[in-house]
Amino acid sequence: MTVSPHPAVTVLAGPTAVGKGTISTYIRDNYPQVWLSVSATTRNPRPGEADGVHYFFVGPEKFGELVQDGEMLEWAIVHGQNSYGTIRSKVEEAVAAGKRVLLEIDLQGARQVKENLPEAKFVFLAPPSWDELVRRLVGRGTEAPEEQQRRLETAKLELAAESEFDVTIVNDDISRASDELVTLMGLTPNDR
Ligand SMILES: Nc1nc2c(ncn2[C@@H]2O[C@H](COP(=O)(O)OP(=O)(O)O)[C@@H](O)[C@H]2O)c(=O)[nH]1
Ligand SMILES: Nc1ncnc2c1ncn2[C@@H]1O[C@H](COP(=O)(O)OP(=O)(O)O)[C@@H](O)[C@H]1O
Repeated sequence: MTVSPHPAVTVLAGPTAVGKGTISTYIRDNYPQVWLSVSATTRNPRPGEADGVHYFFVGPEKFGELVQDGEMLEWAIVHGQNSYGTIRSKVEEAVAAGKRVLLEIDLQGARQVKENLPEAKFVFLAPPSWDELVRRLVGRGTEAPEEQQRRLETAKLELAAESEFDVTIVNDDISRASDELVTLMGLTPNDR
């Protein structure tokens, strides 16, 4: 079997606070040629987040129905709190329309996509160093110190999964790392 160098679906995962959300936002704002998957989540919208743009915000009951009905390509409870999942039909429609699809999901989800869609490309987003990852997590200031410690423990496990991925991109600089990702997807960054 020949594997296409640029599969339709690319999965971006990496440890907490490495900058997955930041890179996704950068790509949403600068590369309209990338079809960024919008996940369903049970968490509440933050200020500035719009339903259907950043996430589909659903209640736990609706989320459970989507899982039960086999509508999720993958799903996971992230950081032991809320459920997040990729709606299969939306991805399939985008692929059928010839789009280059990007899924920004956690490691548990990436592993499920590998089971369900092995032809996808798996990209690991890595920090320049452990110390820089800690700086980003603490600097973001969105978690209390206890939760930060918990996430750093998880981050060690997540970093150990790098070898499961096809390629690593180091998030040293947001625009450089985003250009590298878009190029890997078979798109031209200059198109932005
Ligand atoms: N498995 C899975 N993880 C997701 C999905 N969407 C987002 N995530 C992950 O959920 C985590 C939390 O995302 P978010 O609530 O936006 O918060 P933040 O990353 O802490 O700012 C991140 O690690 C995302 O990669 C999804 O559809 N499936
Ligand atoms: N290339 C980078 N250089 C410096 N800081 C970054 C970079 N990418 C992201 N950050 C910062 O690191 C923190 C964590 O990024 P975030 O996107 O929330 O991570 P994740 O979604 O992976 O948990 C944020 O404060 C963000 O501004």
